[in-house]
Amino acid sequence: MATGRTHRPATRSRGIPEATVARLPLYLRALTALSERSVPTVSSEELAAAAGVNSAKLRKDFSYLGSYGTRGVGYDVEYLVYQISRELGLTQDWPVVIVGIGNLGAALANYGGFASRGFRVAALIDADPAMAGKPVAGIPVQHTDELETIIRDNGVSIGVIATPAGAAQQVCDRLVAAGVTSILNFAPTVLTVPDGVDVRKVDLSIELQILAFHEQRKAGEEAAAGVAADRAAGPARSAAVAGREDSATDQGPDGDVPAVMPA
Ligand SMILES: NC(=O)c1ccc[n+]([C@@H]2O[C@H](COP(=O)([O-])OP(=O)(O)OC[C@H]3O[C@@H](n4cnc5c(N)ncnc54)[C@H](O)[C@@H]3O)[C@@H](O)[C@H]2O)c1
Repeated sequence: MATGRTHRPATRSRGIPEATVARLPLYLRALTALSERSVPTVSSEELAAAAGVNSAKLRKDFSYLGSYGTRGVGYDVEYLVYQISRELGLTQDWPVVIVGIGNLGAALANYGGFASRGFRVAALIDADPAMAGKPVAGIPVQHTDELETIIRDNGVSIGVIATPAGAAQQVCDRLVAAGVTSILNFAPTVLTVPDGVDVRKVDLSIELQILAFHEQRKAGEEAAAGVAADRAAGPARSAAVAGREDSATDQGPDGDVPAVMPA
């Protein structure tokens, strides 16, 4: 689900393109599902379909890892899980802190998917003194006064920001000054960070807006296809359709009002 950009060149120093890095978690998710079903090998086509990626792209991506599979057999699932996990840095434990323990921060703290992927929630931090000491997902919330000490003592390099937008930059600055070099930002604001700090932004409303754009386009295409089919059906039908198109209500056959009318 994660969207956004890291402040990095398109190709990482080890020669793996950023677009390939962005697809590695998709392969890993599909491979983990196969591994859980004890599937020993998988073809590039099967894995590409499971990951929702084109198979030629998958083979190219895996060539960056030095993984070419065996003709007629495919890829060894367990080995590929290991290779991708190693490439993504998931063979080590990553302590993360979540700052801003409101609705979203608490939901993130309760999400079991972090720990199972090697991300341990080391601390939950909030500015509200009334929350200090209260357990969320079994972890007592700590006050922002302790932020620097928490980061240092736990060797935290990844911070998650779930504060209101107005507080996010200041929280980000404190995290970075304390040694955090990767930030996952849920607040709807653009963060400014120094070189060497990666920021990824998650914004579900942006995802919904992109879906709305596609929905609108699909509706337009369907309506246009309907008109083209009507025209192809002959002059009498076209006249009937023209009458309908000119109607004041612009209603569809079921009495609904299409969001996008054909041009
Ligand atoms: N990215 C997404 O898809 C998405 C979805 C939902 C919410 N959000 C955003 O996430 C943020 C949190 O939303 P919410 O519904 O949990 O809000 P919320 O009001 O329930 O929680 C915000 C928490 O942040 C704390 N806080 C405020 N200033 C702080 C600071 N300086 N340091 C530490 N903690 C501080 C507050 O005490 C509160 O507990 C908002 O910015 C919201 O817009 C993003």
